[in-house]
Amino acid sequence: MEKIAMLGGGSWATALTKILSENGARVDWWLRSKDDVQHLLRTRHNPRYLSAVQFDLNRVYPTTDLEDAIEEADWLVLAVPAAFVQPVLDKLDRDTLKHKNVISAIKGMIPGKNQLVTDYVAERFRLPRTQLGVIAGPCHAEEVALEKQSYLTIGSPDAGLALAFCEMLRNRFVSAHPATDLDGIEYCAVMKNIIALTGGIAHGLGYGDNFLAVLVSNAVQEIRRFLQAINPQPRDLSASAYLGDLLVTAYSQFSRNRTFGSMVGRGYSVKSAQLEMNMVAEGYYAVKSIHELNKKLKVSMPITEAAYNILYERISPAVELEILKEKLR
Ligand SMILES: NC(=O)C1=CN([C@@H]2O[C@H](COP(=O)(O)OP(=O)(O)OC[C@H]3O[C@@H](n4cnc5c(N)ncnc54)[C@H](O)[C@@H]3O)[C@@H](O)[C@H]2O)C=CC1
Ligand SMILES: O=C(CO)COP(=O)(O)O
Repeated sequence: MEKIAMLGGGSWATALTKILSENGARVDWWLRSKDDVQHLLRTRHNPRYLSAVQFDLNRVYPTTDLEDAIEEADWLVLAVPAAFVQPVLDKLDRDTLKHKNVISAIKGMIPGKNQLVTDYVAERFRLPRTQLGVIAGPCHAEEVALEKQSYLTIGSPDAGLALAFCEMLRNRFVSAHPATDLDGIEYCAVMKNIIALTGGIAHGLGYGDNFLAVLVSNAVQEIRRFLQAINPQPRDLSASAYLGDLLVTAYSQFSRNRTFGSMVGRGYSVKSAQLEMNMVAEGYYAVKSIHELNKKLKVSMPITEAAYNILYERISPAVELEILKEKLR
């Protein structure tokens, strides 16, 4: 039996725990909240996210004890928002993860450090990149809960590791495929959130589908330029791990980043939009990280800069979108 430690109590951790445990793995599930763990043990449901999903407690072991959750696991799956990775993992001894594979399900960067999650894990725990992977692809937790057909890509420089994790995920409604472009996939997953957020702002301001289609087309070019500058290598951005993820986030009713952006476009402050959502829009933090990384790279990134000006320089969304409008083709 595969032994997995799942870190995070949010919707993605809940969806992944469902997939992995129903496929027969043992999942030691670390959640921050004692109340949520108690609720899970009593009712077999996560009270806060995807609460219709029922877990088999012979395979799923909820706990608030991080070291306990990790101790026996062969695989660690990180599914806390990027902002909490450091506070959570820095509690662990540097050797704790020595013989474990670490898979990041996170689509965000370590704030302040502006580092990919897998780069941070490799550095902090002195792990070779062949023990690391990412879960990517267009996949909303809500649709996993409804068992709708979904596709995931596991990116890792170790093809064997990627394939092994794909096999743990595949089921009646989940297809999973391996890929080797760990960095490209991880950066793209971060950047698509910025695009969805900006698309949401435009939507909140009253721009329509015609504009969104042009924004997304320009976004593909912006992402390509950035990836070429930060991690140049041949990659097919039309693959679902890149373009598919961008499309689902930009268009889906379930998108956190689009919803957050739409609130900002309608006049909510960042704080009030965050409070109302009860979910994390990674794009808000990603804008700052990518903006800071780009100070050195100097890639042309009009969409990211528009989002940065709105969210961090407090420039009016309407004014910034007027400027962006002139730059799109
Ligand atoms: N929800 C989805 O459909 C998908 C989410 N992801 C990624 O998964 C990651 C987790 O996002 P979601 O599960 O959507 O989160 P969420 O928005 O559903 O829930 C927020 C989570 O943040 C946790 N949290 C809040 N404060 C915390 C703290 N101080 N320390 C640790 N955790 C804290 C909450 O307990 C909760 O687990 C993100 O990087 C997201 O981009 C990736 C693919 C799909
Ligand atoms: O990355 C995701 C789905 O692939 C989730 O992010 P959003 O909720 O912003 O779409």
